[in-house]
Amino acid sequence: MAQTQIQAAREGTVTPEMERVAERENRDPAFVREQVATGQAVIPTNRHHDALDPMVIGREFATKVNANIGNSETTSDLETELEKLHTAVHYGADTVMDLGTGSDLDEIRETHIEHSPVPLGTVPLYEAVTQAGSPEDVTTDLLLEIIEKQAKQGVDYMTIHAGILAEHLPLTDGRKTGIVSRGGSIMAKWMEENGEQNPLYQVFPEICEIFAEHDVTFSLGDSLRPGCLADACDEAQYAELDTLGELTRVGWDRGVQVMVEGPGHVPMHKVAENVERQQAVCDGAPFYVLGPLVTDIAPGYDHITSAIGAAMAAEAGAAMLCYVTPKEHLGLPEEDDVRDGLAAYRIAAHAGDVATERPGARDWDDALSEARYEFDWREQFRLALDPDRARSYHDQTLPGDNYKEARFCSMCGAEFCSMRIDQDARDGGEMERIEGEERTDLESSPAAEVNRPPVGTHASGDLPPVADHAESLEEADDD
Ligand SMILES: C[C@H]1O[C@@H](n2cnc3c(N)ncnc32)[C@H](O)[C@@H]1O
Ligand SMILES: Cc1ncc(COP(=O)(O)O)c(N)n1
Ligand code: SF4
Ligand SMILES: [Zn+2]
Repeated sequence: MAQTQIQAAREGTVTPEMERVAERENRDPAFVREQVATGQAVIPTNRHHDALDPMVIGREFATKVNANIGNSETTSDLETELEKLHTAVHYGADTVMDLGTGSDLDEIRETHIEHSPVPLGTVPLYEAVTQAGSPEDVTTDLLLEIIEKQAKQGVDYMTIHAGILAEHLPLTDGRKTGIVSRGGSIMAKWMEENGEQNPLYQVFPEICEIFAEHDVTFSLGDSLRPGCLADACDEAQYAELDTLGELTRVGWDRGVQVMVEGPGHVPMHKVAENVERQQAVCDGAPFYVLGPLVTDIAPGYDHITSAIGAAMAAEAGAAMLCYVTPKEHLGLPEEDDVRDGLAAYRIAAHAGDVATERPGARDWDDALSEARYEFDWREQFRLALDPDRARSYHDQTLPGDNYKEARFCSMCGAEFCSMRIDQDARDGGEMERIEGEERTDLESSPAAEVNRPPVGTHASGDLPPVADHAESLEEADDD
């Protein structure tokens, strides 16, 4: 049987996938191999996902961003879902999860895998419930059957809610918002109704076998993540985390790659504690967090409340950030929400990489700042995270071509532009005498070399632009 990435890595083999991610991250392939071998990083790469451009998730690599898409019972359509996949890849999602629970799940999933250059994640439990009709009627056989079917379809990683145990349920009694994880609420209901232990926990070794065969990566679901600030870091959450640590080691023992999902809703002063605890309990397995939202008061703006927590989590060592869109808690996200969520999360991931002083991360900031100080508007737009937005906001007030040479914008106007005043003062010739030294020559600084079109580019390293991916998606769409 072919080896999983972690099995190959342990034997000392550098796989083509490891070579590729080393190139994308500008790292030594031997380092990638070592990180995968010890479970500190994962390369989600199902053997059947031919369109995949491999990527790596781990705290030693650039922080990654996941976008959730998928239909629901109330809103469902193949074309809409494909558009969301397209938008997600275009705006820089490093992985995409299809969390659909509506109709045509197989067709949508197969089409996504056929077209997607980024890893696709799913929660097979959702499909099991749509087939069984209700949580308590899901059987162990059905779960394994669906997990295997999705593995054969080419799903790269799956959320498995195996960490919530019967003995954890009483710990949620005093909570303000109970169990907010969809998968968690389903497993809890199943255990209450059937009076048995979590079936996913019981057949975890069988799931490992399927995963090892197709090289599916575990994303261990956090069924008891806090759904509000009041419930953050409670006994229930941390009891489940201990089980996730145990399952991490079972997965590793069976040759399967593992990452661990995290909260949720957590106030700022407890974000680092969450990351550090997961890293300790799960022996450094990559942490994949949903935000967290740092306050509960802003429905409609939860891409912001959560991007704040996500940036802090990234700084503290989280490996991948699962975006939250402005529609969180309110409705199913649409294409525009996917774009807004991704913008917020690419900012969070990049801010995290700057804060951890990842080599090269700040070059982008420096290049944009230099273009700004030089009043090179076109370059400033080109380097912007979202070039279309930067240009259109600027051109709202000063649309003409001549304003692309202007040494001011409409914020302060020509007379009060501080950067213009500052430069004119320096150019006045008195500065050198006052300071006794020459000012920095902008042209010669290394950041001026940065050449990275932001949107349509992965968040890390020297990558093929995602614009290429988006084009290949388009071509595939036209088939
Ligand atoms: C775990 C997280 O996944 C998100 N989520 C759940 N279902 C969908 C969907 N169909 N589309 C997009 N996001 C979804 C919610 O934001 C939830 O909080
Ligand atoms: C980061 C992340 N993404 C997706 C899920 C699955 O959702 P749910 O637990 O609500 O079923 C999760 N638990 N964590
Ligand atoms: S997002 Fe909406 S449907 Fe989902 S748990 Fe919250 S209220 Fe229920
Ligand atoms: Zn929430």
